[in-house]
Amino acid sequence: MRAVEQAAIASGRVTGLELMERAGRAVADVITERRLGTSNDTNPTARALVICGPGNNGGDGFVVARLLHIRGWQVDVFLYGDPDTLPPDAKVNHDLWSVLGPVHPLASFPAFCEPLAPLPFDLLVDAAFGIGLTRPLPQEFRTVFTHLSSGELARSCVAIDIPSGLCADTGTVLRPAADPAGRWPAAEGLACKADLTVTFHTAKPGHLTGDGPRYCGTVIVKDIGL
Ligand SMILES: NC(=O)C1=CN([C@@H]2O[C@H](COP(=O)(O)OP(=O)(O)OC[C@H]3O[C@@H](n4cnc5c(N)ncnc54)[C@H](OP(=O)(O)O)[C@@H]3O)[C@@H](O)[C@H]2O)[C@@H](O)CC1
Ligand SMILES: [K+]
Repeated sequence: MRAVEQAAIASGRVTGLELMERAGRAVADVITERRLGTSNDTNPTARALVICGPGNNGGDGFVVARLLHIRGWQVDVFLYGDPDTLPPDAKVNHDLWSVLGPVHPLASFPAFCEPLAPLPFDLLVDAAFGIGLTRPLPQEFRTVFTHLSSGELARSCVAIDIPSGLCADTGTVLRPAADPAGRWPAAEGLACKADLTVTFHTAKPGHLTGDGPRYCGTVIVKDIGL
């Protein structure tokens, strides 16, 4: 995917920023077309929680947040990482979102959740990590993804590109390693359990193998003109 994206950008046919906009729009369109999270017509102000990470997957998340807001959703955005070190295209979309609403640090999520009623969100958008995940999810994600798994957080969940926590190459939920001397076992892995995953250009091995099928839900492949 990186080679295909780089070739498209290097050819001058499209910019990385345009690809990010197409990716985010593809996800927002699936949400709208499938009426994700909005189970009936009496819920005109659906509420979405968008969890963004420190790379371009997070950038896609800021695009989705902006488009859902424009389409009438109430949107809360949390970021894992420092806004000032986002890659350039993700930073542009962070800044565009910031005109519309706040970006909360993910570390403040448990406190933010505390006064909320059960099932506070209609939809969770997982934009934490995509194909760039290189190690197990940080502990900051534990509250959000365990509340999601227990059904207390959101009616529905859509993952952008791949559920965060899954290795896109193998479909394995990345787990902290066991102690080589056998003093402690590998900790349980943490990943986002999605109802639907929107990926781009082609399915990745991780959607189809290992833990992938249990975490991805329905996989939708969207053409972004690569
Ligand atoms: N390129 C394009 O044109 C397009 C790309 N698109 C989108 O971009 C996604 C790929 O983006 P990406 O390459 O930036 O990777 P992404 O998954 O966002 O994360 C990388 C960041 O996470 C960090 N990190 C990793 N693991 C970590 C951990 N456990 N805990 C903490 N940090 C961790 C890692 O840091 P590092 O490993 O360097 O320390 C780095 O900062 C792709 O899936 C698709 O959604 C679309 O917009 C279409 C156009
Ligand atoms: K994701």
